[in-house]
Amino acid sequence: MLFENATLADGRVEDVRVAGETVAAVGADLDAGADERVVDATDRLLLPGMIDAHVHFRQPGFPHKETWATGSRSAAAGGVTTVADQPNTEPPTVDGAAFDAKADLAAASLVDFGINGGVTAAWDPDSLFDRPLFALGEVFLADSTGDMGIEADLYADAVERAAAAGARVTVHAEDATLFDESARERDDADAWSAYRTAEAEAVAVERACRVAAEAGATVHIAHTSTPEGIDAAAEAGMTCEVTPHHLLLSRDDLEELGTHGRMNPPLRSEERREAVFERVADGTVDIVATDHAPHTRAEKDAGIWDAPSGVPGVETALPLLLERARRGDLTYERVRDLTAANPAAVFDLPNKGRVAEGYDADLVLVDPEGSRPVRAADLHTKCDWTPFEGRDAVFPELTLVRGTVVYERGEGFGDAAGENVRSA
Ligand SMILES: NC(=O)N[C@@H](CC(=O)O)C(=O)O
Ligand SMILES: [Zn+2]
Ligand SMILES: [Zn+2]
Repeated sequence: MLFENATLADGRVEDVRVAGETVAAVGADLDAGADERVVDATDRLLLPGMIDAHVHFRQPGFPHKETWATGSRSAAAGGVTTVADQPNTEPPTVDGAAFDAKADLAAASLVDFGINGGVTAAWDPDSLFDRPLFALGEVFLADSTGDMGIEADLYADAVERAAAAGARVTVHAEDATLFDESARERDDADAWSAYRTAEAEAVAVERACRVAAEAGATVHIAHTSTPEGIDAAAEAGMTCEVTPHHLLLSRDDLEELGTHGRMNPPLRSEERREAVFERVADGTVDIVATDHAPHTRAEKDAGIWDAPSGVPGVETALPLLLERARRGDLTYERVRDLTAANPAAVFDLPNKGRVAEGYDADLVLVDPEGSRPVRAADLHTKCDWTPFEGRDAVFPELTLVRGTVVYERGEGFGDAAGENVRSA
C-alpha cells in the first residue's frame, strides 16, 4: 500500500510505503507498484496508531460490558492499534492459568495487545512471571472495580518480584485512609469526587514511587488525575499517564453526567483539570491512556454509592486529542508522543510508535479538519454510551495494524489481526 503526499505529525509531507507488516519506505515521489493500493493522502495526517496502555476489555468474566471483539473494534475505529488489558477480570489475571485463558480470548482482537498480570493475596508470581506479561499491574493500592486493593506489605513484595523479573509495574495510586468519610452523607454525583480526595492520590503516588525505588523497580502511575499526583511521579523520576476524562472533564460536568461521571480516581475541580492539561501540553505527563472501563447504562443508572466506577474511552481518545490539536491547544507532535512514541518507549515496544522505515505499519489516516460531534450511537463499545457526547472530535478514516486494514470508514472492519506484543 502506498500513501501519497501524507502529512506526518512533524509537518513533513511524504509518500509512505507499507510492505507486509512494516513501513518499507518514507520519501518523496515513491512509485506505485503494479498491484499496489494507492491512497491519496493529500491534506491528510498519517500518524502512528495509538498505543493505549490501559484498557479493561472485560473478558473473561463480564462479556455483557465488553468483549475482545467489541473492545478492539472500538479501538480500531478510534485509531488505537495496540491495547494493554488490565487484570480485574473474572478470574482475575493473577496466575499463569488465568493469563493463558485471557490470551486465548484475546485472539479475537483486531488490534495488537498486551496482557497485564495483577496482584492479590492469592496471586502466583512464579507462574505469572513465567508468561509473556505486558507489565505487572494495574496494582490497586485502593479498591476499584473488582475490589483488588492490596495492603502495603503485599505491594512491597510485588515490586520486589517485578524488579527481579525485569517487569514494569503500573499502579493505581490512591490511599483509602485519606478518603473523606463525611462525603458519604451526600447522595449527589459530586460526592464521589469529595470522597476520593486529591490528597489521597498525591500521598499514594509519592509512597508507591518511593517503595518501588527502594526495591529497584520502575513504576508507571496509572490515571493520574491531579497536578500534585503528576508532580510527585515526575519528581520521583517515574512515568505517569493521564486519561482523556481527567484531561477534558471536571467536577463542573457532574451535574450533567450524574453517576455516569463516576470513576476512579474521580473527576477533579476545573482548576486542577486545567493544571493537568498544562502538564500534558508541556510534556511533564508521559502518556495519555484511556482507562477504557465500560459498564452498561443499566449498571451506571444507580445511586452514586452503588453505581460502578469507570467510563469508556478507547474510541474517542485520539479523536478528542486531534480536535484539541486542530484548535491549537496541543501540537500534533505532542499528540503523537503522548499516544504512540512515549508509550512505545515506556513499555519497551521498539518496533512501534513511529512512522518510519522498519517500524510496524500501525498507521492512522485522518482528515485533520474533519471534525464532528461524538455520538454514542456511532461508537462500537458494547456499553453504548460516552461521557463525551456532543464534543467535537476528529475520527480516523483508516486504521492499519501491522499492514492489515482493520478499520476503514464506510467499509467497516477487517479480521482479527491482533497479536500479543510480548510474544513476537
Ligand atoms: N477506573 C475505574 O473507575 N474503573 C476501572 C478500574 C480502575 O482502573 O481503577 C474498571 O475496571 O471499571
Ligand atoms: Zn485504576
Ligand atoms: Zn483501570
